[in-house]
Amino acid sequence: MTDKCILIGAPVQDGAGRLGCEMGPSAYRAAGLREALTDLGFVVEDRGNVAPGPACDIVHPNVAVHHLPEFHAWTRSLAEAAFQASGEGVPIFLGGDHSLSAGTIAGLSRRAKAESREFFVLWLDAHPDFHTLETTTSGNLHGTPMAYVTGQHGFGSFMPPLEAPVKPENVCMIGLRSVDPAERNALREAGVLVHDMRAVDEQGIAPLIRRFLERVDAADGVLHVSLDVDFLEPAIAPGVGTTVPGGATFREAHLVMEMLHDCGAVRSLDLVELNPFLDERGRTALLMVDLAASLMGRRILDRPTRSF
Ligand SMILES: NC(=[NH2+])NCCC[C@H](N)C(=O)O
Ligand SMILES: [Mn+2]
Ligand SMILES: [Mn+2]
Repeated sequence: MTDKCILIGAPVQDGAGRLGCEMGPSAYRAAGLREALTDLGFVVEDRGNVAPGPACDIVHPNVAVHHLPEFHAWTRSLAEAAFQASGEGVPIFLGGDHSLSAGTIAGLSRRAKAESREFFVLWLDAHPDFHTLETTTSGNLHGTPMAYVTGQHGFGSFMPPLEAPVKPENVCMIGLRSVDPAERNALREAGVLVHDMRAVDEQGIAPLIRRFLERVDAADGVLHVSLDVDFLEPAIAPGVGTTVPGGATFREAHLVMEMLHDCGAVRSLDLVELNPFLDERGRTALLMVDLAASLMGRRILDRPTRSF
């Protein structure tokens, strides 16, 4: 990893079913993200918040779909911001609902391709967000970014073209416990590596992560981590609009972050779905900052590096 972290606010909320994620970037700043990274020895540059690109008129025949022009506009500007920043340091995207990952991952994957590196995504979420514009029934576009970035059917004429679609087999999802029927089929057909909470319960989270990191390592790949607040157990992370009981515990979440740091392959991070309006005195924002710090190298005792 480089010694520079680049904070990029992505105050996107149109992809969610309720308002509030727009306040996410401010909450991370108030919770001390910059200070936590500075304490770890990083040079931190806060680039402020990204603005959406110019709006265009697009209408999809699925009448449930809402805010598609905004999704398009955010995806364009975030892809550009991600491509630029990933050439200069480790970008950390402060969300914003999960639709922002359509842009960040598109740009990061383009960067990896430009550097001839194999690109991997670790998706930590209660949901796979693998709907297409046709299959979503809620119409909330934060349920679609993973289908878009892996080049699933039907986005072509409605969304910016992808320069470097992500290989579905290079995506690992952990923490799933709310998967819609259409997503279940699509995930299987696409060949995404998925681990639901039952797998975590039966096998433990460390072996699941370790197996994936070994693949990333064998390919000398670069890894992007997309962390949705609802990956976590709602009792410890109430500040999110789509809580699902039975999420990752405090210890499991920190262990994943520590293992990610030790693997040395993480180049970028999305912190998504924080809704400060639903939070309790900032505790979810503070937990997300602590998890980001663990991923960036905060640890309890000294350990040898690259020991996943
Ligand atoms: N990023 C999220 N919180 N996604 C939740 C998606 C929930 C549901 N699958 C939907 O499409 O509406
Ligand atoms: Mn999500
Ligand atoms: Mn989710």
